[in-house]
Amino acid sequence: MKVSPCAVEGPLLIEPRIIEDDRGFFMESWNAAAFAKAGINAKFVQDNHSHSDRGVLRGLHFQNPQPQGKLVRVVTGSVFDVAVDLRRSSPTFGQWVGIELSASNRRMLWLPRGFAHGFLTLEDGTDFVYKCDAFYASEHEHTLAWNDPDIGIDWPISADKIRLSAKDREGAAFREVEAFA
Ligand SMILES: Cc1cn([C@H]2C[C@H](O)[C@@H](COP(=O)(O)OP(=O)(O)O[C@H]3O[C@H](C)C(=O)[C@H](O)[C@H]3O)O2)c(=O)[nH]c1=O
Repeated sequence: MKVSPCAVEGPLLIEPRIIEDDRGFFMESWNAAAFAKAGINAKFVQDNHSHSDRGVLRGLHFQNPQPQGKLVRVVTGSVFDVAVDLRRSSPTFGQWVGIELSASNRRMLWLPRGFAHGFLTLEDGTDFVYKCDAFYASEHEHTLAWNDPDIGIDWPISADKIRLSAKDREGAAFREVEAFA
Protein backbone atom coordinates (compact mmCIF):
# COMPACT_ATOMS: atom_id res chain seq x y z
CA MET A 1 0.00 0.00 0.00
CA LYS A 2 1.37 3.41 -0.97
CA VAL A 3 0.17 6.45 0.99
CA SER A 4 0.94 9.96 -0.29
CA PRO A 5 0.21 13.44 1.04
CA CYS A 6 -1.94 15.78 -1.10
CA ALA A 7 -1.59 19.42 -2.12
CA VAL A 8 -3.70 20.31 0.93
CA GLU A 9 -2.49 19.40 4.42
CA GLY A 10 -4.35 16.40 5.91
CA PRO A 11 -5.90 14.30 3.13
CA LEU A 12 -3.94 11.21 2.08
CA LEU A 13 -4.02 9.42 -1.27
CA ILE A 14 -3.97 5.65 -0.80
CA GLU A 15 -2.92 3.23 -3.54
CA PRO A 16 -3.72 -0.20 -2.14
CA ARG A 17 -1.73 -3.34 -2.90
CA ILE A 18 -3.53 -5.12 -5.75
CA ILE A 19 -3.08 -8.88 -5.89
CA GLU A 20 -3.97 -10.13 -9.37
CA ASP A 21 -4.27 -13.68 -10.60
CA ASP A 22 -6.04 -15.53 -13.40
CA ARG A 23 -9.40 -15.06 -11.55
CA GLY A 24 -9.15 -11.28 -11.25
CA PHE A 25 -7.82 -9.19 -8.35
CA PHE A 26 -7.95 -8.84 -4.54
CA MET A 27 -7.26 -5.77 -2.40
CA GLU A 28 -7.67 -4.91 1.26
CA SER A 29 -9.84 -1.76 1.22
CA TRP A 30 -9.49 -1.28 4.98
CA ASN A 31 -7.04 -2.74 7.53
CA ALA A 32 -6.85 -0.93 10.87
CA ALA A 33 -3.27 -2.00 11.58
CA ALA A 34 -1.90 -1.23 8.11
CA PHE A 35 -3.70 2.13 7.92
CA ALA A 36 -2.59 3.06 11.46
CA LYS A 37 1.01 2.61 10.30
CA ALA A 38 0.22 5.23 7.63
CA GLY A 39 -1.21 7.60 10.24
CA ILE A 40 -4.90 6.84 9.70
CA ASN A 41 -6.33 5.86 13.08
CA ALA A 42 -10.04 5.98 12.34
CA LYS A 43 -12.82 4.09 14.09
CA PHE A 44 -15.52 3.91 11.43
CA VAL A 45 -19.17 3.79 12.47
CA GLN A 46 -20.94 4.11 9.14
CA ASP A 47 -20.49 2.85 5.59
CA ASN A 48 -22.20 4.65 2.68
CA HIS A 49 -22.82 3.88 -0.97
CA SER A 50 -24.15 6.25 -3.61
CA HIS A 51 -24.81 5.55 -7.31
CA SER A 52 -24.79 8.35 -9.89
CA ASP A 53 -24.64 8.92 -13.61
CA ARG A 54 -22.14 11.19 -15.43
CA GLY A 55 -22.40 14.87 -14.57
CA VAL A 56 -23.92 14.43 -11.09
CA LEU A 57 -22.16 16.57 -8.47
CA ARG A 58 -22.80 15.67 -4.84
CA GLY A 59 -21.50 18.26 -2.37
CA LEU A 60 -19.76 20.11 -0.99
CA HIS A 61 -20.94 18.77 2.35
CA PHE A 62 -19.66 18.78 5.91
CA GLN A 63 -21.03 18.43 9.42
CA ASN A 64 -20.27 21.00 12.11
CA PRO A 65 -20.54 20.03 14.92
CA GLN A 66 -20.04 16.28 14.61
CA PRO A 67 -17.58 16.40 11.68
CA GLN A 68 -16.85 13.18 9.79
CA GLY A 69 -13.55 11.74 8.68
CA LYS A 70 -14.11 9.76 5.44
CA LEU A 71 -12.31 6.99 3.57
CA VAL A 72 -13.68 7.20 0.02
CA ARG A 73 -13.32 5.12 -3.14
CA VAL A 74 -15.05 4.20 -6.40
CA VAL A 75 -15.95 0.59 -7.22
CA THR A 76 -17.64 1.21 -10.61
CA GLY A 77 -16.99 4.14 -12.95
CA SER A 78 -15.06 7.25 -11.95
CA VAL A 79 -15.34 10.59 -10.14
CA PHE A 80 -13.41 13.81 -9.66
CA ASP A 81 -13.26 13.90 -5.86
CA VAL A 82 -12.75 17.22 -4.06
CA ALA A 83 -11.98 18.23 -0.49
CA VAL A 84 -11.88 21.82 0.79
CA ASP A 85 -9.91 22.64 3.95
CA LEU A 86 -12.27 24.37 6.42
CA ARG A 87 -9.87 24.34 9.40
CA ARG A 88 -8.93 27.96 10.24
CA SER A 89 -5.76 26.77 12.00
CA SER A 90 -4.57 24.91 8.89
CA PRO A 91 -1.85 26.35 6.63
CA THR A 92 -4.09 25.34 3.70
CA PHE A 93 -7.36 26.83 5.05
CA GLY A 94 -9.66 27.62 2.13
CA GLN A 95 -7.66 25.56 -0.34
CA TRP A 96 -8.94 22.55 -2.28
CA VAL A 97 -7.58 19.30 -3.67
CA GLY A 98 -9.15 17.32 -6.54
CA ILE A 99 -8.25 13.73 -7.44
CA GLU A 100 -9.71 11.26 -9.94
CA LEU A 101 -10.88 8.10 -8.19
CA SER A 102 -12.00 5.21 -10.38
CA ALA A 103 -12.71 1.51 -10.50
CA SER A 104 -9.67 1.21 -12.78
CA ASN A 105 -7.12 3.16 -10.69
CA ARG A 106 -8.52 1.71 -7.43
CA ARG A 107 -7.27 4.77 -5.57
CA MET A 108 -8.72 5.72 -2.19
CA LEU A 109 -8.72 9.06 -0.39
CA TRP A 110 -8.62 9.61 3.37
CA LEU A 111 -10.23 12.90 4.41
CA PRO A 112 -9.76 13.81 8.07
CA ARG A 113 -12.44 15.79 9.92
CA GLY A 114 -12.62 19.48 9.02
CA PHE A 115 -13.13 19.25 5.26
CA ALA A 116 -16.05 19.91 2.95
CA HIS A 117 -16.33 16.96 0.56
CA GLY A 118 -17.92 16.42 -2.80
CA PHE A 119 -17.45 14.67 -6.12
CA LEU A 120 -18.39 15.03 -9.76
CA THR A 121 -19.28 11.80 -11.52
CA LEU A 122 -17.34 11.25 -14.77
CA GLU A 123 -19.10 8.11 -16.04
CA ASP A 124 -22.66 6.76 -16.07
CA GLY A 125 -23.34 4.03 -13.51
CA THR A 126 -20.69 5.13 -10.99
CA ASP A 127 -20.74 3.56 -7.51
CA PHE A 128 -19.09 5.60 -4.76
CA VAL A 129 -18.53 3.90 -1.41
CA TYR A 130 -17.10 5.39 1.77
CA LYS A 131 -16.59 4.88 5.49
CA CYS A 132 -17.30 7.62 8.06
CA ASP A 133 -15.87 7.94 11.58
CA ALA A 134 -18.95 9.80 12.87
CA PHE A 135 -22.67 9.25 12.30
CA TYR A 136 -24.70 11.22 9.79
CA ALA A 137 -26.48 14.10 11.50
CA SER A 138 -28.69 16.07 9.10
CA GLU A 139 -29.23 18.75 11.74
CA HIS A 140 -25.50 19.49 11.70
CA GLU A 141 -24.98 19.23 7.94
CA HIS A 142 -23.90 22.25 5.86
CA THR A 143 -23.40 22.74 2.13
CA LEU A 144 -20.57 24.87 0.72
CA ALA A 145 -21.32 26.16 -2.79
CA TRP A 146 -19.64 23.89 -5.36
CA ASN A 147 -18.76 26.92 -7.52
CA ASP A 148 -17.71 29.38 -4.83
CA PRO A 149 -15.32 31.88 -6.51
CA ASP A 150 -13.15 32.22 -3.37
CA ILE A 151 -12.39 28.49 -3.52
CA GLY A 152 -12.22 28.27 -7.34
CA ILE A 153 -12.51 24.51 -7.90
CA ASP A 154 -11.62 23.55 -11.47
CA TRP A 155 -14.35 20.97 -12.16
CA PRO A 156 -13.68 18.92 -15.34
CA ILE A 157 -17.26 19.15 -16.68
CA SER A 158 -18.84 22.45 -17.76
CA ALA A 159 -21.38 23.94 -15.34
CA ASP A 160 -24.24 23.65 -17.83
CA LYS A 161 -23.85 19.85 -17.85
CA ILE A 162 -23.66 19.43 -14.05
CA ARG A 163 -26.68 18.02 -12.19
CA LEU A 164 -27.23 19.06 -8.55
CA SER A 165 -29.78 18.34 -5.84
CA ALA A 166 -31.94 21.29 -4.73
CA LYS A 167 -29.87 21.44 -1.54
CA ASP A 168 -26.60 21.61 -3.47
CA ARG A 169 -27.91 24.37 -5.73
CA GLU A 170 -28.27 26.51 -2.59
CA GLY A 171 -24.82 26.02 -1.08
CA ALA A 172 -23.45 28.75 1.18
CA ALA A 173 -20.56 31.01 0.22
CA PHE A 174 -17.17 30.17 1.71
CA ARG A 175 -17.19 33.50 3.57
CA GLU A 176 -20.42 32.48 5.36
CA VAL A 177 -19.80 28.83 6.24
CA GLU A 178 -19.25 27.68 9.79
CA ALA A 179 -15.57 26.73 9.52
CA PHE A 180 -13.63 24.82 12.18
CA ALA A 181 -11.18 26.23 14.74
C1 LIG B 1 -25.29 11.35 3.73
C2 LIG B 1 -26.51 10.61 4.17
C3 LIG B 1 -27.74 10.84 3.59
N1 LIG B 1 -28.84 10.15 4.02
C4 LIG B 1 -30.12 10.39 3.35
C5 LIG B 1 -30.59 11.85 3.35
C6 LIG B 1 -31.39 11.94 2.05
O1 LIG B 1 -32.70 11.47 2.27
C7 LIG B 1 -30.67 10.96 1.12
C8 LIG B 1 -29.70 11.63 0.17
O2 LIG B 1 -28.87 12.48 0.95
P1 LIG B 1 -27.93 13.52 0.23
O3 LIG B 1 -28.64 14.15 -0.92
O4 LIG B 1 -27.34 14.43 1.29
O5 LIG B 1 -26.79 12.55 -0.35
P2 LIG B 1 -25.42 13.02 -1.01
O6 LIG B 1 -25.61 14.25 -1.83
O7 LIG B 1 -24.81 11.82 -1.62
O8 LIG B 1 -24.57 13.43 0.27
C9 LIG B 1 -23.23 12.99 0.47
O9 LIG B 1 -22.46 13.74 -0.42
C10 LIG B 1 -21.10 13.94 -0.14
C11 LIG B 1 -20.31 13.31 -1.25
C12 LIG B 1 -20.60 13.52 1.17
O10 LIG B 1 -19.40 13.44 1.38
C13 LIG B 1 -21.54 13.23 2.26
O11 LIG B 1 -21.21 11.98 2.83
C14 LIG B 1 -22.95 13.24 1.92
O12 LIG B 1 -23.43 14.51 2.28
O13 LIG B 1 -29.97 10.05 1.99
C15 LIG B 1 -28.76 9.20 5.02
O14 LIG B 1 -29.77 8.58 5.39
N2 LIG B 1 -27.55 8.97 5.62
C16 LIG B 1 -26.43 9.64 5.22
O15 LIG B 1 -25.34 9.37 5.78
